[in-house]
Amino acid sequence: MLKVNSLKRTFNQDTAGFQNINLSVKKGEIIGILGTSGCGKSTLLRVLSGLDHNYEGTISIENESNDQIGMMFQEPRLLPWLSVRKNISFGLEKEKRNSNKYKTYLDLVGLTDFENHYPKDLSGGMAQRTAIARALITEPEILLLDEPFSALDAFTKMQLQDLLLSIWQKKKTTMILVTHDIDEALYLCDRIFILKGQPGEVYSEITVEKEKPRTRGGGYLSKQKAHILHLLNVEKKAAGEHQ
Ligand SMILES: Nc1ncnc2c1ncn2[C@@H]1O[C@H](COP(=O)(O)OP(=O)(O)OP(=O)(O)O)[C@@H](O)[C@H]1O
Repeated sequence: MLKVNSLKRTFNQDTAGFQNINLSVKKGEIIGILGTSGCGKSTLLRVLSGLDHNYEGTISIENESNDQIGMMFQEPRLLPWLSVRKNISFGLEKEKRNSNKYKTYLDLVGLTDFENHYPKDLSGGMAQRTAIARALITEPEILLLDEPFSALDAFTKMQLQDLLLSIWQKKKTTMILVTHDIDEALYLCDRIFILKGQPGEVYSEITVEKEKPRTRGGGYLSKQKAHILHLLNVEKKAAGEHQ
């Protein structure tokens, strides 16, 4: 459903960004993009979302149209002067904003009792729930998520990962999730692409065979985590520091 060939986006005479990216994403898959800081993950999502057109290579999306893509960021980016209900409806085209469609999505993210609250009265988790509903109300084919839970505390983060999973189970939305968090990638994703370098390139692709929902910290995920840490050279660096 999404195919990316030889994708490249660099800045200032070939510094940073990413290059040589080839991806093929199937309908309903959750794909993880994992990598160290500065390897071009956010830049890749910006290009895939259509926010940045200055790239080389090709991107082809089935039913090609940018309203088929939803995007969610690390911070909820809500409009402070609009209620939860209006922030969610804001995802829709102007003429559709007065419909009752928001109710389905309010319910989906568990905020039915908060529709008239304003962003200043929401916890971080509730604000991100609102952002999830706003991103999904257009029923995008692909949801792009740029570290959506990284600013949340550990418990809220796990709750929202479970919420995302339950939404995926109901809607089977294709998702591409950029994250620093190996546990998050292993808990949610079907395949994980590890990016390395500056400009970033795909260093490795990991298929997570376990059916979802998965057991956090279970034997299979722990083994995969050790493997990913090894690929990212994290163990070596940590050991080196103690020498
Ligand atoms: N508009 C821009 N102009 C110049 N350089 C940029 C621009 N956007 C990003 N970069 C550079 O591209 C590199 C990749 O940035 P990007 O934010 O995509 O990385 P990232 O992997 O998402 O990092 P992090 O995990 O820290 O968010 C960085 O070195 C950054 O400075």
